[in-house]
Amino acid sequence: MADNLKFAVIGGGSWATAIAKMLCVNLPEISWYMRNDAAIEHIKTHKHNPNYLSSVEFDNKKLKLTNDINEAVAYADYIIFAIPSAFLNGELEKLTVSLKDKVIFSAIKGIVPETSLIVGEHFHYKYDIPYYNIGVITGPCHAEEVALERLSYLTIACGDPDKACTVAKNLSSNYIKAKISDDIIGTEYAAMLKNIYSIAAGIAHGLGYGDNFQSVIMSNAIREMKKFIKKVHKMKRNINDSAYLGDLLVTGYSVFSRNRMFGNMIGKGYTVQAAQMEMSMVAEGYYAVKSAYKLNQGYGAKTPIIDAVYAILYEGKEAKAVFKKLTEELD
Ligand SMILES: NC(=O)c1ccc[n+]([C@@H]2O[C@H](COP(=O)([O-])OP(=O)(O)OC[C@H]3O[C@@H](n4cnc5c(N)ncnc54)[C@H](O)[C@@H]3O)[C@@H](O)[C@H]2O)c1
Repeated sequence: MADNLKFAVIGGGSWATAIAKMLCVNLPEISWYMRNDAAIEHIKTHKHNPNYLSSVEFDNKKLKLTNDINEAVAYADYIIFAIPSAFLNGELEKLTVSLKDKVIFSAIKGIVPETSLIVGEHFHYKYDIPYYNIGVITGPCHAEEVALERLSYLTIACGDPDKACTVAKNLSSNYIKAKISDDIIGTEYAAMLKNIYSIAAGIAHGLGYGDNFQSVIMSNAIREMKKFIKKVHKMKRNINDSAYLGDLLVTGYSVFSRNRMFGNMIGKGYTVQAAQMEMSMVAEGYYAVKSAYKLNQGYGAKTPIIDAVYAILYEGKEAKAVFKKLTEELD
């Protein structure tokens, strides 16, 4: 494993801030790109991101902050993307520096709306990055708990195990345990699908279903996820591992999950537009369900929860009636 590898973090939100914090434990310097000039100036002066995880204090000597994505990409050997999937394509269109020979890790959970691809596939097909230079960082892990240094587990997947180990080593600390996986496709699909199941959990809550039914949704969701991922990429995997089941549970049960919050509003009768306006951003599962539903037309896996969420969000079906039918299909 080569020493002195350089890392860049792309994004100025909560997860990017958490990743920058984790890397700074192990590295003498990182490049950190964010769009917001005021946030950059604030971090330089006050050592804290003013907008996200503002309790985290940075050692400024370690940060090469920039509002130019090209500067960050040119600097780094390893680039970690941590912006919401809805904005990834727009950010990548600013690139004039080549991604060739760069190792790209996605910490993003979702579908790129413009291409309907998961992030690894987007880099592979649109930017011609070979899979041995693409990796995924997945949870179960909330940025807020990283800020508090509460023990958290990460799974780092890459086609090249040495690169997975490099990233795992540089993210690890006394509060972060990072294990590696070779299931680069499955872990990314799991991260995308769990957002849909989290919307389903939210809709159920908004409709007035309780914890008993929530546990039925979650146990059906993990079986549905297993069937779906098996169709997309068949390999030996334990769906009960933290990267799949753990990530599903932390999102499905968390009151902080944006996808669950979005579902909750839909269950309470908000329109999609009204829920989006109230949250002032789009929950990633909203895009994910459209792609997952369409993909599954070809795969034919039995996915009643995905079908129900799709029917409500994209076919204008009434949530109450769709969930009544769903309750007959779950066990
Ligand atoms: N927050 C977490 O705990 C967590 C954990 C694991 C994975 N993730 C994933 O990380 C990704 C980022 O999530 P987050 O929680 O950091 O989001 P966030 O809401 O905290 O941050 C939003 C980020 O998007 C940027 N942004 C907003 N509008 C933009 C635009 N038009 N163009 C470009 N950038 C724009 C903001 O500057 C900011 O950097 C998501 O895919 C999420 O699923 C988050």
